[in-house]
Amino acid sequence: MKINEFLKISKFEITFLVDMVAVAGFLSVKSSLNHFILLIPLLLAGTLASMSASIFNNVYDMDIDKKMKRTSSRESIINSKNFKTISEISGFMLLAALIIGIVFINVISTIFIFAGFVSYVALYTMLLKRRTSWNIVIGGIAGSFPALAGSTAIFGNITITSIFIASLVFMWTPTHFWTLATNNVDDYTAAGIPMLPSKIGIKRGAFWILVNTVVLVSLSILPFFFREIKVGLPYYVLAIVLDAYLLYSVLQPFTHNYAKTYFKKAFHFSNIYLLLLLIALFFVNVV
Ligand code: HEM
Ligand SMILES: CC(C)=CCC/C(C)=C/CC/C(C)=C/COP(=O)(O)OP(=O)(O)O
Repeated sequence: MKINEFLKISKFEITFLVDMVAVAGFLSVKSSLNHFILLIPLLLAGTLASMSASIFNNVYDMDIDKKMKRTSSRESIINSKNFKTISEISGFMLLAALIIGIVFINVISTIFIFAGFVSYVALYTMLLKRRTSWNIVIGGIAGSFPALAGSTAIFGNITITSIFIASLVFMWTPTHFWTLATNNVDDYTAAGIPMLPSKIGIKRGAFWILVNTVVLVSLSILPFFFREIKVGLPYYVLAIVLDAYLLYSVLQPFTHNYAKTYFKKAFHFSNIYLLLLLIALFFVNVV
């Protein structure tokens, strides 16, 4: 297997943003520079666990991935000939992540890393994805655990800001995914996966994307009213700008006859939205 194929099946772009969630959680805790060394094992363990979870997700979903245009190319990388070996490698990656966590970070942070793995692989992929349109709403908690893993890495305690970051990612997930899924309704229908836009149609799906985004934006401005949520000046400025553009993005389909291109643009912006908000949160104790 080539390195680019390994990065593809381990969903490296997703892992990168998941790692940024963990870093934002880590920096939400007031600490000193000598604690920053803990970022190394945190990112190593989080990356290994996230990539392992993604590989297990791809192994488990081989049957449906071949039915969807967006994922059918994965069959050339993961298939009936090599999935056992790939699963073993993925299992060792998870084991390495947990050992690194226990030895170099602490038990509570490692538990949250493992919770992220279990919620993605067992809760979302195996239990919910094929059964209910709530799959990504409940399964979205997988993306929240990295914030808690990051915030407990130093002193083992969760901060109100890390709970805020975890909640932000949780509420961001439906907007992030339903915009993508709207672009692939035929795929999910062909694969028999009950993603919301495939079940209720693109127009009603667009409405629920808007509703979720209004809730996400309302959550994102809480720090303006509750100073206990420590965010820093960059966040205050960026949140207003990014929220405005995210709302604009999810409103576009309504005024452009629900053309799929506008859902695709909203999906791509949803990743930029979260990345920039997380980077702003890195400066929580600086500005
Ligand atoms: C249950 C929750 C989630 C679901 C169902 C979901 C679903 C997806 C899907 C289907 C893709 C397209 C992948 C591809 O076509 O290769 C994607 C891309 C992506 N997701 Fe999510 N996602 C979830 C949570 C997250 C989380 C928690 C993060 C990070 C914090 C994240 C970050 C990304 C990124 C960065 C991409 C890549 C976008 C690109 O390739 O341009 N996702 N997601
Ligand atoms: C700490 C830790 C390990 C956290 C895990 C967080 C994590 C990797 C969340 C991402 C969830 C995700 C991308 C689901 C998409 O799967 P899908 O099956 O819907 O996507 P696909 O159809 O492209 O395979």
